[in-house]
Amino acid sequence: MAVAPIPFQLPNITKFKIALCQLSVTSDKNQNLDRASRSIRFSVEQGAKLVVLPEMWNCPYSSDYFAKYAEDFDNRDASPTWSMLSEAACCHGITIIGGSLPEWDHGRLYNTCCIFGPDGKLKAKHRKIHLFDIDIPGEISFKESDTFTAGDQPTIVDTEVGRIGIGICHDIRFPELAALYRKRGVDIICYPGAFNMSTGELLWELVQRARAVDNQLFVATCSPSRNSTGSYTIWGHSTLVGPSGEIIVTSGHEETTVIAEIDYSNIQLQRKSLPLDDQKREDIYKFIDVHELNP
Ligand SMILES: NC(=O)CC(=O)C(=O)O
Repeated sequence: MAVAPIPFQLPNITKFKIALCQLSVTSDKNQNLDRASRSIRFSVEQGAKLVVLPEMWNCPYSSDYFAKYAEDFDNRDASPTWSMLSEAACCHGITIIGGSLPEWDHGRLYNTCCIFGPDGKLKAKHRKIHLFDIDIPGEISFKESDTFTAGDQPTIVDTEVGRIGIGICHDIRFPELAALYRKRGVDIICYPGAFNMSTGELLWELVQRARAVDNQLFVATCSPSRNSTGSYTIWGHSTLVGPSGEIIVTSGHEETTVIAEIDYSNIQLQRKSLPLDDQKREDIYKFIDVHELNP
């Protein structure tokens, strides 16, 4: 039997500012931490209550670097990135979606997003579920599964700024994950990401708007800025999309901090004018069998 979606409830906070920190990432980890810390401070000065960082921002997006830059989050004293994020969240009293970082756990590497609350405590951890393996001859070949182990849990976290679902980059291509979040009452899905020059132009904006409009919720993405040196050239264009698929704000490919206002009453409005939940025909979808369609 299909599980009924949780009806939309306006969170305590309806309007707030979100910041997308599109950071330039170098091979100098300390410099990356410093840049992130300054961008978070700037976001707070602009009034942001929710700050999102990019996929792989303390480490270049390259299989040669992931293991070298990885940190063990259970050993906090040896995890400068963890400490910086936790302190920043606590000292500014904000929620931080900590982009993604290479994480060591019992000899395995994960592509992991840590979410910190305004008390500086870890609220949740999302390990990238769908690893990015791609091979377009003559264009790009990249295999995350050579180095990373895939996560096996969706991540929904209740924060001061609403119920947030987390995905990391390639996770955005899988509508089932976003639909699950929608069913569980998520207000905004945050996807730290790092699309590249082969996938970015055609797909980056398209998939964000698709996830937002299908599920009538907010979608926020945050990418590193474009690097022109490494073998993997980042697309950039961090974006916030609203519940009717409209782009609220987007950036270019350069380093920048994007600030925008989120108004959750737009979810209510959109779902009232187009009540997709009431119109869904789960009774029909569940009876359609591949053999019936292709005898
Ligand atoms: N980092 C990624 O998962 C990249 C990706 O999905 C892409 O299309 O590029």
